[in-house]
Amino acid sequence: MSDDDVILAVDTVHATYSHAITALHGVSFELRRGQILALLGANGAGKTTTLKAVSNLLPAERGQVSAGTVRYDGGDVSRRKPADLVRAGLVQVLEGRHCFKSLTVEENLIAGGIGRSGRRAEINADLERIYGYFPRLGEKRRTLSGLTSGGEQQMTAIGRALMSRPRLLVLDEPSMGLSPLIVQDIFQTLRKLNRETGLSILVAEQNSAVALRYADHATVLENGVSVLSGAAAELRQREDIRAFYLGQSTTGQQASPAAKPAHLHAVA
Ligand SMILES: Nc1ncnc2c1ncn2[C@@H]1O[C@H](COP(=O)(O)OP(=O)(O)OP(=O)(O)O)[C@@H](O)[C@H]1O
Repeated sequence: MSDDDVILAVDTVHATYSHAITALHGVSFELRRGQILALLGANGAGKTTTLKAVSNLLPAERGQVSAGTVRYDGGDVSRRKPADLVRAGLVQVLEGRHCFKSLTVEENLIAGGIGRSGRRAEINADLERIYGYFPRLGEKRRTLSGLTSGGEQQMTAIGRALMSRPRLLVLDEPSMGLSPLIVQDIFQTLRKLNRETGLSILVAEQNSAVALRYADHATVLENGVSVLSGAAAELRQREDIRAFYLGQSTTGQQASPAAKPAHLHAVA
């Protein structure tokens, strides 16, 4: 794969909080332009920390990348402020669908466009484009976000990120606390955006079943280390891998297998 094909390269990243707690000790993966990569793993495996390393948001939480590199579009992200990364097209939707609850859905979306240059007509065109992808937001555009459902708030948070016209969209557990139908709706829309606009997407998910259905590739984290990377379609079919790393059997039940399966691709 040539470097030009890779929009994001995470290489042997180690990260700590308060110089004391090691959250990551060897996370590596590459995301190719125009693809969706799912970052999978159990609670506390290091997914959120990895995403914050990608967007250079760790220093804001007394965290730091202590070794390894993250390169976005070939450049080291640790040298750029998070706001510069947003302007360069790397936009993150944080865990927990942060919306301004006392603003309307549309005002929340417009807030996402602040800071970028753009005339009102251009902003209106972007709003319409987002309502095209998320019709429910169009219907609720005048409703206060605090009065919309969890799914609509997640859509608003994604829509707000889209107002910055990202080239790489980073999402932290978009499925959290939402019903299966809404989760499917959101992932279908992400897939559509990816296919129609070439948007690259990095999505951290505990819900590996849905993430593997919509992603091109997946990387599995275990205790702060990337232990496995492979094509999502391949991972989906490997019941041993799903059971061992993701706690799932093909029936979706929790499973506790005895033996560690052979790796698809060893990483790091
Ligand atoms: N701000 C912080 N300060 C100190 N330790 C932290 C902080 N944030 C996370 N950690 C620790 O880093 C490790 C990785 O956590 P992280 O949130 O990245 O995992 P995760 O896979 O995203 O889990 P979850 O699905 O629960 O969000 C955990 O041991 C966690 O306790």
